[in-house]
Amino acid sequence: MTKDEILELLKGVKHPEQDKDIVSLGMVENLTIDADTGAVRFTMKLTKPRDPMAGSVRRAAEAVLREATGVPPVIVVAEPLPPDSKAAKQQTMREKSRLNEIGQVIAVASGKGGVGKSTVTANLAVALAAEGYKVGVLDADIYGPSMPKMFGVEDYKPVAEIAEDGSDLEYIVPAEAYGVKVMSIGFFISGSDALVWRGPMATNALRQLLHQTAWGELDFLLIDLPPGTGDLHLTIVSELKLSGAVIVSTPQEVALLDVVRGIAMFRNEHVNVPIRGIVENMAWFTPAELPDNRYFIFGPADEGGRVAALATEQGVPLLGSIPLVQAIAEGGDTGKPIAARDSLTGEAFRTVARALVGKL
Ligand SMILES: Nc1ncnc2c1ncn2[C@@H]1O[C@H](COP(=O)(O)OP(=O)(O)OP(=O)(O)O)[C@@H](O)[C@H]1O
Repeated sequence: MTKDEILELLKGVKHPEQDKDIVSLGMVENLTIDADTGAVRFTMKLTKPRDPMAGSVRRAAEAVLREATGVPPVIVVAEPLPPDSKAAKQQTMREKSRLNEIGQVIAVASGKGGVGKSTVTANLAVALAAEGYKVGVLDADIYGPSMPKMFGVEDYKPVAEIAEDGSDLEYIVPAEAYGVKVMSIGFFISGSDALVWRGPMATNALRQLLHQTAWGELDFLLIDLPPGTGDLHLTIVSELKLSGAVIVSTPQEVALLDVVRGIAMFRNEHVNVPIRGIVENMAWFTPAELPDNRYFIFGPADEGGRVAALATEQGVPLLGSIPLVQAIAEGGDTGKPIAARDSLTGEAFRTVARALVGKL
């Protein structure tokens, strides 16, 4: 029998817990066939330490191979690398080096929830892609991952691929929509699970998504952070090696207070991430039937408005102002970001994108 035929056979052996076959799970390594006896030999690499299923999966593989070849196979069970081993560290270094293919890693943050941080992230990404840049989005909002919905890729099931660089490492293939590569913690967890995540668990998962996604070459990777400025954020932003941050705020006074906190977090000596600018969202309301009217419902517009004043006070550029319009909310709900459309509002996001590029 050939190696391919053996692999085909092994695809019939499932890991019951993960509901996938052992070949797709990458558990079959160093497969050889003894030229004299025809005995198959391979290493069964476990996907997690002390896997309770290991014994039954190995026996199932043995049975299949013995039946097909007539000789008992040799299956060596290998535990995954302990996290602090030298080999594991080398693997981490190789993973890190792949991030060199990413030009700018920009976190999009907000002090307060609900100000439109995710909406701005999605549209900014689409606008940057429309400007000809290679863009990825990492949805790190563990409290409410919304990128799958905003990009219309909720049904996407992430798959793994082997790196082409000969390292034999596996990477997760991101979803792709509107020219943007999208990876979300939402592809892996259901909404209610996210809430119980504690700091280290969330940070580990995010680190893995950042390093093990097959981003390829990117000019920009935007990270949609969870709202707030707590300990979790401090850990995330100091772990992720950001090249800059963008802060989103509405002109409401309660939101502005939190912006000051957000700016202080990025400027913290342990974090030290440059703030590339503030985006004012929901700057004014414009009804669809009166496109020339502006109603400043969240704050007055005198002297350029509160967000502009705060930006000047903090020494941070204002990248642009986005109005509150129904089409933006609809775009988010239907998975069709408005920045992909040739509209006035789409242009507002493209202006923000150009301003951001100008600051880098
Ligand atoms: N400029 C806008 N015009 C109209 N609707 C908007 C605008 N910005 C955001 N929204 C809507 O407001 C709601 C909240 O937006 P979004 O989810 O982007 O906020 P967020 O700051 O990311 O929230 P959180 O971080 O708390 O999850 C969404 O329903 C979105 O469609």
